[in-house]
Amino acid sequence: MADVTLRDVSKSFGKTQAVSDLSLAIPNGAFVVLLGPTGAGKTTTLRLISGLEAPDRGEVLIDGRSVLRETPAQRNVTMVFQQYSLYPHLSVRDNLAFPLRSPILRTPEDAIARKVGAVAEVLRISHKLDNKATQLSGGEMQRVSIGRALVRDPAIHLMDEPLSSLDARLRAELRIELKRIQEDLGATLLYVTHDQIEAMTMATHVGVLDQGRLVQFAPPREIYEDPVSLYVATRLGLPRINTLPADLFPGAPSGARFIGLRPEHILQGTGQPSEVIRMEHLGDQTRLHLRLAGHEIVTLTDAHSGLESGDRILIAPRDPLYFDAAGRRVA
Ligand SMILES: Nc1ncnc2c1ncn2[C@@H]1O[C@H](COP(=O)(O)OP(=O)(O)OP(=O)(O)O)[C@@H](O)[C@H]1O
Repeated sequence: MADVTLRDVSKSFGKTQAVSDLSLAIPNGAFVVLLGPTGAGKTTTLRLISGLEAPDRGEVLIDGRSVLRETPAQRNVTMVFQQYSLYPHLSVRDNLAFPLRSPILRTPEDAIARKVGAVAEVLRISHKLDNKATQLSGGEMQRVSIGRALVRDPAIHLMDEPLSSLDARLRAELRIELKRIQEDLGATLLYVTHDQIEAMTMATHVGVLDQGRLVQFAPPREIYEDPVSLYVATRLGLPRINTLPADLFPGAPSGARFIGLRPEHILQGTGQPSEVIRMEHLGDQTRLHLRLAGHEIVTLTDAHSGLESGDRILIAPRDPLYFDAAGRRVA
């Protein structure tokens, strides 16, 4: 495992600037999650590190060594994609062993067997080792593709939404396993996801990309609690942060145009009168949709609160975030 650094990296495709002056330092053993809407440059960043793309400008370093002249194989990175790509005619065992049998690595067969056995156990696919890849469920196939990365000891694992094609239960299971494996192995990961929970629970650091630029890089709690902009604030949190005119509540600092209120940051029973629009019972949480001066606000409440649409309740901000007209954080 290694640390990986991007220094002022830019990459465009025709007129599209996919990555723009991007500097990013991924410490050894870190689990870095890249967040950003579609087209923000996440996949391009992974491809620049792997060597599948060459930057127009800038430097890519692995353990301090410039790798721009190295092939993807020489860089010793793994990539896992959203869509698994297994060799259908090979067994699970041979699919897992495949990367270790590369002529560059020249791993002895007994070491391969040990490694494959250990990874299969961790991913709970030991009982399927002799099955053909085509005899697996989608979730099992994705486990095998993650396993093909984990059998190796690369500089960095690059993963592009590896869990997004799985159903919710399996995704939740694999998320926990992947985090545990990363901690156990001390592996370095750069991971792209649109999933809030994955970002919050797995990342040691989150990098937020906006049109190819890195706009904040920090631990996930800091991104959530102390975002530098409205754009960053809306990347994490479900339900999303409520964005309202700053003067809707008293106490806005000068220069504030918007107040950002996380759903759990709304006090009930004091403040401004609002109207209940509807309740959503989700099982583990109950969402309360309110209207205040024509603005819809989502907050959380007790499942047994007895509130009904049409009721009126008072609300006030707690720990609000303030932003200027350009969306920059002012307080
Ligand atoms: N090979 C390519 N040729 C032309 N344009 C490209 C190419 N690869 C990426 N782009 C463009 O570069 C921009 C960034 O793309 P990228 O795939 O890195 O975004 P992303 O953040 O990974 O998006 P998504 O979440 O949809 O995967 C997009 O506008 C995309 O259309």
